[in-house]
Amino acid sequence: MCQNGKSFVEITNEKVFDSLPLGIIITDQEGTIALCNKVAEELIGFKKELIEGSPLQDVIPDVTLGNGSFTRIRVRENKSFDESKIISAEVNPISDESEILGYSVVFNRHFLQTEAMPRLRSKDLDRDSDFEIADGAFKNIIGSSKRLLSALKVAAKAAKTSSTVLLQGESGTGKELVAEAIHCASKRCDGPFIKVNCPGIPADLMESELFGHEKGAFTGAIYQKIGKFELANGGTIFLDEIGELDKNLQSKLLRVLQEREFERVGGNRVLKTDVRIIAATHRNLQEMVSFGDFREDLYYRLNVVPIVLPSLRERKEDIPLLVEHFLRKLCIKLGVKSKSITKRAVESLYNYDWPGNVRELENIIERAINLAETDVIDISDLPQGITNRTSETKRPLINLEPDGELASYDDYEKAIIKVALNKYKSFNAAGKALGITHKTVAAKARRYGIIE
Ligand SMILES: Nc1ncnc2c1ncn2[C@@H]1O[C@H](COP(=O)(O)OP(=O)(O)OP(=O)(O)O)[C@@H](O)[C@H]1O
Repeated sequence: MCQNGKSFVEITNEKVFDSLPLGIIITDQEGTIALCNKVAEELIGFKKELIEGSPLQDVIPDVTLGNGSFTRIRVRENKSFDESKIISAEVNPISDESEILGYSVVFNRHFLQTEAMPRLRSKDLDRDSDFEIADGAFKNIIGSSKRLLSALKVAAKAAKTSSTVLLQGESGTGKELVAEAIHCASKRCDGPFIKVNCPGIPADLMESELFGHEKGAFTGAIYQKIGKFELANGGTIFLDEIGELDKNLQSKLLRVLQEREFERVGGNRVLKTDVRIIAATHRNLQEMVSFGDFREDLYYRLNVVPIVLPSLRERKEDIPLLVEHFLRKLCIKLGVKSKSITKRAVESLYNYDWPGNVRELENIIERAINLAETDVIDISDLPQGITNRTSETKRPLINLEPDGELASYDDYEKAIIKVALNKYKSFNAAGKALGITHKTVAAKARRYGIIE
């Protein structure tokens, strides 16, 4: 017996779990979180009341439930990802003789890796008095082109408010990166940043994913589930590819935007949420509205601060900076000696069109680091599609032969708008020739960077 009359066993049950210097999460067989101790709470940044009952994958997205499997978790330090830390979590089954009863996830405070992000060069920046993009959260967004900087300026201003932001841009242009930066530069930085990948979740599960469900709400709802809007309370929710959200859910989302309240599926309690919403899309939502595929009222609610991220082909001058950045970052990540790149290899990267934008460039640099047999990356380490392009004679974009290679729809549209504007010199005349309004011509010309 201890002095206060409690047995040692009672103290163990109540306190030891929380006082261990390790982060521990215990799940059931399905991976639903049953217990979470204090260190785990601190490291992952969620209160245990919020995550107990949620699938482990909602909290640690890349986790695999396995025997001794390791997962890397990114832990945000201070107010930016400038010094984001990676820790490792080990997942092990908890079993009695014959069956798995659940899983333990154990992680410690020892950081495996610090990912220091190189600074945007301040000499490249054109600064406004209240605009300090080189500081804090935006530091890991690389580029000094006018187009990128003007988009980041709006993002930095938006970070000072709680307004809803709509990020538009092709896939791989950095929409998620900018969303994270806005969150990290905002007052909500200490709160959670929750991402929802709209097309990645089947339509019939989406409502419970967003708003949660009560136990027994539908067949298979054996636990209460906390939805992403509840998890994001006090922080930011990032709705990626919002254009893919089905019409029924568009109405429910509109209610959250207007009233900041919702109900769990199968529940009748109205829950309030305090979240900043950042939505992103590679689609033209305005056009979707005109076709009746996206609710107009929701579009206006989302489009409070619109930010268009330029494609990489519209800011090719950033390619050398990005190449340098990825070489440094990826050599560290892959644990190889630092490598450089020849001028002609950079030139061929410059001449390529980058349909996959920065993501494609990052992948190509990673591939080249893996393939290069020396410390210097050259043209031979780049994919043929990129190096061929350099010497290729200009071929017509529209090749409607059955075996002809097709370009993306956006490429065709851009080419058509460009030809029409060159020929007719006015939005009105170009619009008449193409059978669209002068406003559409102007919007598309701006979107494709044909005009400022
Ligand atoms: N300006 C940038 N500086 C450094 N890295 C960048 C930049 N833009 C994008 N990246 C990197 O490119 C990859 C793709 O970026 P991200 O996922 O943010 O793009 P996205 O527009 O959200 O793409 P998708 O629409 O396909 O989800 C990420 O690894 C990101 O870190």
